[in-house]
Amino acid sequence: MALRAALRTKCALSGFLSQPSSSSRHGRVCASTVLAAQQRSNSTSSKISVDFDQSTGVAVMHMKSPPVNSLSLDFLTEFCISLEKLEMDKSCRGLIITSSLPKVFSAGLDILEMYGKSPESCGEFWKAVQEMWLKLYSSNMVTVAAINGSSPAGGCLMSLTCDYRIMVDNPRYSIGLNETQLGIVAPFWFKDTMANTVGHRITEMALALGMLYSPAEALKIGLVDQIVPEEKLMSTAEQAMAKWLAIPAHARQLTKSMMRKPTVDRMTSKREADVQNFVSFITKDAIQNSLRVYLEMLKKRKA
Ligand SMILES: CCCCCCCC/C=C\C/C=C/C(=O)SCCNC(=O)CCNC(=O)[C@H](O)C(C)(C)COP(=O)(O)OP(=O)(O)OC[C@H]1O[C@@H](n2cnc3c(N)ncnc32)[C@H](O)[C@@H]1OP(=O)(O)O
Repeated sequence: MALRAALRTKCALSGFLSQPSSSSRHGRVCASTVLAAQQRSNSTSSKISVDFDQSTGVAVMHMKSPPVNSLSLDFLTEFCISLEKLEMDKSCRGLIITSSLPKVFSAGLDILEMYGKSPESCGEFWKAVQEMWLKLYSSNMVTVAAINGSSPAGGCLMSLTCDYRIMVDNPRYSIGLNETQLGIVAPFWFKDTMANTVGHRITEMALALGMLYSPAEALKIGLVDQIVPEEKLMSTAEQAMAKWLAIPAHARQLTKSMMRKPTVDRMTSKREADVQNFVSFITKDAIQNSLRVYLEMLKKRKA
């Protein structure tokens, strides 16, 4: 509810996909300049910026929340607002999600939202995570993840909700659902999303061992669809997008729904119980202790 209220308030306050301002009142301008301006629009919030090209119907969402694009409540709220607005704009048919930060696509859920927080805060946070997943996994747009850095846990989940994943081929980057390494358990809908992509057995091993894969390994098991050099990432994403957009929209959307609806329905039917499970699990002393140890390990690794 809090997320919905925040969405309503923010939507009312901010003008998204702001209308391109015509510079014609300032004198004569080149027609192509005006056309280009009319075809592109930009929206920026503190953690997300969106470039929308009306001539292609494709928006690029840049995650820009240093240091690691962790999915905090604020981040998720902004993300969902951006997504909802694009979804409502009938001229927007495709979305590419990428990171503006070097080396990191997204570090996954913000651990600080789960550590030392009240049950109420944890519950609100979890609802926002559910909302992000639901919106992305059931989006009518073609969604492409352009993964230009590491993408553990919730970052991997975000990528998995997209229709197509392209990752930069840099062995320093990794991707996977590594929750067990933090002493926590990937919820059933994280697991379902991965199993729908790479199959049951690979998911079983990957989740149990908290596996993080290099781009080449991720390609091998089908966790990503393509790996490319960094400089080719966006052009490859645009090419993939064009291929998906060439399919008649209704046929593609119905197919996506047919493939994903059982997973979406399973989650939505258990949504409340899932929040309760998360809150009671994450606030346990033993789990809090595991998160503390993991946070300390992250800090030590840095030192
Ligand atoms: C019985 C069933 C019940 C079901 C209950 C369900 C429970 C399930 C609950 C939750 C699911 C959880 C999903 C998640 O997504 S958990 C998050 C997992 N993420 C990670 O493990 C990634 C950790 N981070 C890294 O590995 C690295 O930071 C990196 C590879 C992403 C980037 O490396 P680098 O560029 O070297 O940056 P630093 O490591 O130096 O980090 C900079 C800074 O950022 C902090 N930080 C990193 N990741 C996170 C994060 N996820 N949340 C919060 N903060 C993060 C890091 O600590 C540094 O902080 P600083 O020292 O203060 O600068």
